[in-house]
Amino acid sequence: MSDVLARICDDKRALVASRKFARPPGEVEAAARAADPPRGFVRALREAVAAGRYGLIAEIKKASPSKGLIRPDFDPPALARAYREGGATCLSVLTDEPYFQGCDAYLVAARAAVDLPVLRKDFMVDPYQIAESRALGADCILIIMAALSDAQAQEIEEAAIAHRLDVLVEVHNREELDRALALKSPLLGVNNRNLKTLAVDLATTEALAAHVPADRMLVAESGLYGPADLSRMAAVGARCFLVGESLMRQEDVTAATRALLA
Ligand SMILES: O=P(O)(O)OC[C@@H](O)[C@@H](O)c1c[nH]c2ccccc12
Repeated sequence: MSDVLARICDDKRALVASRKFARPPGEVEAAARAADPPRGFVRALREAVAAGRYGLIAEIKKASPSKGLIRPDFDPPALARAYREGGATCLSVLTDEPYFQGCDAYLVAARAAVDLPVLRKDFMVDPYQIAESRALGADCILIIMAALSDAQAQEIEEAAIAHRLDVLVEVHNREELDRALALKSPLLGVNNRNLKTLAVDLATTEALAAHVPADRMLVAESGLYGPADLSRMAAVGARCFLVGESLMRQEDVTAATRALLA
């Protein structure tokens, strides 16, 4: 079986090397310090949950390795506004180009269109990408435990903290969860999609939820298609959700987001 995640991360390391050459780390660090201040990503989710609502991270995603092209008419600022209108708490924007047809400019444009905090959804393999994310305006970055050693995850998290970025730490099994708990971030995502095989199973969150300590915020990720799926995840304690494809496929994204949260 070909490991999709390993392939994506190999390509990402090559891309980062060329970006570092084109734009040296010192320059990116300076741009990060000059960027618009971070909007509290974790804070927004906490406030939604404290108010008795679900925290919804709504994803702007044009295509994916498992589904191919998801949304042909792709207008990130319009989608950002539609998500906000529909009641999303935060946005997630894919910036990976080769596998998700994303790009950095989509994040910049989506964030400029609304006041919501934004997650840069990409594959972080090098602290350089953290400064780069902040320079783009990102408010949160993703750490995928399956892609990193403990030392790499820690190094990337420290870079994020130094740049005042929040971190969504993503796991898919018990071993990754235990490793994730050595990190500082309060935001813990359980991806129902296995990034090595791309298979989706909501039982993943059900199996791991009980092992997430009370001081972490559980985010159920991927494969959520309607209110019944959210209820199923809520039954094991999830109050925050990361949803992409099912909303991206709807013509009226505002109505679909409202319906999902109803
Ligand atoms: O489109 P879905 O099935 O609603 O999933 C959204 C999000 O969870 C998914 O895009 C995702 C979760 N973790 C990732 C890591 C990399 C790329 C993508 C992802």
